[in-house]
Amino acid sequence: MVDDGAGRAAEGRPVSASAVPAGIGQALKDIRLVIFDLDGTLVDSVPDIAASADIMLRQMGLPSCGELAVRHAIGNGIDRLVKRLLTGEVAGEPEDVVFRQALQLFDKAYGEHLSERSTLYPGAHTTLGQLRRAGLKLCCVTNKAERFTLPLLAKLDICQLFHLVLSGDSLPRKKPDPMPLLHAAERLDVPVANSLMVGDSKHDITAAQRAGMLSIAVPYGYNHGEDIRLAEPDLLVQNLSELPALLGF
Ligand SMILES: O=C(O)COP(=O)(O)O
Ligand SMILES: [Mg+2]
Repeated sequence: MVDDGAGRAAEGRPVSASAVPAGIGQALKDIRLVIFDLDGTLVDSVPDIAASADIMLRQMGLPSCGELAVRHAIGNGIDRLVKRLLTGEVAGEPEDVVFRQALQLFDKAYGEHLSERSTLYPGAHTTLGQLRRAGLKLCCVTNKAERFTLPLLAKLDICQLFHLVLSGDSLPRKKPDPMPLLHAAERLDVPVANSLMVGDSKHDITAAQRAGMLSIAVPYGYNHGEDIRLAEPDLLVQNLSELPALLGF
């Protein structure tokens, strides 16, 4: 995390892209690896996840949950999402046999409805292309399970833009643990100090802070209904298309 004493650290709050503190501005110009979160940052995946959740809940004889509940439940991977939907609690633990059945039903439904209504956010495709052409290393680090991540990236035609894709089950630990971010930097041979995490959730920002990486947040995604600024990202952008200029391109 860059701590220049002029912006986030001194004020105790993040700054908007229109007022980038000098220290952060310079650090951004030295970035060589950009790690993107997927759900809520690059792609609005809630419509398909919510539809699949409703199919699962109906088959389990439970009431449907609706898109808002799903928006708030996303962020810690598929297993936790299903557990939250079954129990209505953030850290709820349903009976194992019930969970296993629900997970199987959700998997089938989401596998069949993975990319019917999921769309890239404005600026996502263009920005990835611009950064790639500028010579930056690009990585996607998501808590989504790999069996869904790879087909979704392919369907959205952005898979080929990443040098590396790490899903929630690719490594022993996922965000907010820094492990996937540190793994990406090491695999792509870029120092942590030259790496940046871009995400919509406190788990992305916390993972970056624990890894010692700079973080940029977007406010439009899924963060359990909380204001992402509370996670203290180094910077907030309204649209991914602001990134190339911030990175000096
Ligand atoms: O699957 C989730 O819970 C969240 O996925 P994300 O890490 O791409 O936001
Ligand atoms: Mg996300």
